[in-house]
Amino acid sequence: MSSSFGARFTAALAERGQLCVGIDPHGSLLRAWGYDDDLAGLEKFALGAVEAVAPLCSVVKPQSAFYERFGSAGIAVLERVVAESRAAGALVLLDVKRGDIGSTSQAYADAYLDPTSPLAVDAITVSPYLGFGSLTPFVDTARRHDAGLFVLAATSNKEGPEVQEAVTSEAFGARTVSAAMLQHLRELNAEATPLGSFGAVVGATLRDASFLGSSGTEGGSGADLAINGPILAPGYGEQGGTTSDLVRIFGSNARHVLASSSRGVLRLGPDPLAMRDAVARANDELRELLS
Ligand SMILES: O=C(O)c1cc(=O)[nH]c(=O)n1[C@@H]1O[C@H](COP(=O)(O)O)[C@@H](O)[C@H]1O
Repeated sequence: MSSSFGARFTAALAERGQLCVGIDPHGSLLRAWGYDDDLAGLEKFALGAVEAVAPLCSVVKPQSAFYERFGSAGIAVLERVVAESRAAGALVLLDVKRGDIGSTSQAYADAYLDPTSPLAVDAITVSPYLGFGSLTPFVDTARRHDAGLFVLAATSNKEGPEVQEAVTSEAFGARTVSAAMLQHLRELNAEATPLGSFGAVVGATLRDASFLGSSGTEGGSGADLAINGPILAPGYGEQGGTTSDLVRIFGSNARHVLASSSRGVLRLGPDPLAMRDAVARANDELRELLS
C-alpha cells in the first residue's frame, strides 16, 4: 500500500461518497432474500450484497460475527467478501471490535492489519475499554502497514452511556470516558495530512453530544469532534439516525463522517437495483448536507 489509511479514506469519500454499507448477514435477512440460514445462504447473500453495492461505496463494513457463526467455512466466505469488495474498489472496514491486553492485541493486529494475513483489511473497529494504552499494538501495526483503526468512543446503543459518559478521576483529566478517547485520537492524528488514520466511532443516534466535550458537561459537536481523523457513524437508517442528525452531532467535522447502514440497505435486496438506488440516494443526500 502506498498511502496512509487516512489519505485513502479521504480520497474514497471524495470519489464515492460518505455512505458505508454494512455487509451483515442476519439470519432473518437471509430468509427474507429467499435463502436458508445456512452456509450456502450466507455465501449467496454476502457475495450478492457485495456485487450490488461495493462498486458504488467508498467503504463496506462486514461484521465478523455473522460469518463466525458458521465456523471456518463462514470465515472463508468473509475472506471472499473482503477480496471481492476490494476488487470492486471499496475500502474494507472489518467490524470486529477487538481489544485485549497488549500481547493479545498484537495477535489480533497481526490477524487483521498485516497484509500477509488471509484476513487483512484496510481498517478494523477496536474497543478501548481495557484502557486506551492497551491498543498500542494495534496503533503501531496500523502505522507500519498503512492501515486504520476505528475506536469505540460513543456507541449507538442505549446501554453505552453507563460506561462512556462516566467521568474519569482527576488523574485522567476529570472528563467523560468518551471525551478522553477522543483526546487520545486527537494526539495520535496530530499533524497528519490530509487526515490521520485513527478514527472514532460515534453513533448517529446520539440525542445529546455534549458529553463528548472536554469538561464532561459542556462542549458538543464542533471542537470536541475535531480529531483530524475519520469518524464512523453507525446507527444511520435502521437505528433511526438521519442525515440531519449527522449535521447536528458533527457540525463542521461532518465531512469526515462515514455514515454506516446495514439492515436499512440490505433489506431492499436481493434486487441489486433497489440496493444500488438506495446507496446512490443516500450518497446524494449526504453530499448535499454534509459537505
Ligand atoms: O462499530 C460498529 O460498527 C458499531 C458501533 C456502534 O456503536 N453501533 C453499531 O450499530 N455498530 C455496528 O453497526 C451495524 C449497524 O447495523 P444496522 O443497525 O443494521 O444499520 C452493526 O454491524 C453494528 O454491530
